[in-house]
Amino acid sequence: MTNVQIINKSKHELPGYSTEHSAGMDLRANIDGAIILKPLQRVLIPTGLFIQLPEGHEAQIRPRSGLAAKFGVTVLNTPGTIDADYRGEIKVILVNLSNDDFVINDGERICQMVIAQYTKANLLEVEILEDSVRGSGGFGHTGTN
Ligand SMILES: O=c1ccn([C@H]2C[C@H](O)[C@@H](COP(=O)(O)OP(=O)(O)OP(=O)(O)O)O2)c(=O)[nH]1
Ligand SMILES: [Mg+2]
Repeated sequence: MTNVQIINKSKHELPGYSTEHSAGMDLRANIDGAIILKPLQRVLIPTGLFIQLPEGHEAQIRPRSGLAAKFGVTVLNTPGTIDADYRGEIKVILVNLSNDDFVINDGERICQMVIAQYTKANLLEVEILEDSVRGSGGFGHTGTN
């Protein structure tokens, strides 16, 4: 468990984990009424939430699989990154990849937020990299089955 300070300026309750081992907590849209998202349209949805993460942590904004599978609605920049030094409102970029309009209602759970640790890299510039079995093979080079 990691302590994360949060200011809730939304009309809704604090987000929480739905089950004991849920990795993410669902975030709700904090909007007036509803927004209609047309096919291929994207929208920046406010949450009314402001967090302060401990150093070495990020919050990832990820899609909800139910919205993706049933309605073709996903987080465009997934995983969105909330930096530890960000003090602004968490906003969510949703896109409608279906052929039908999608209605986002105030209070609807639109994405999930996963708190994660990261490490920072100290880049060491060199001339040669160590050999490996894979070498420069990638992008399907091991086959498809
Ligand atoms: O889905 C997102 C992604 C980002 N942010 C906020 C928090 C994050 O710390 C900040 C910057 O995000 P990012 O680095 O992804 O965006 P950028 O386009 O590189 O903007 P900047 O130049 O401000 O870093 O925007 C959100 O509220 N929602
Ligand atoms: Mg950035």
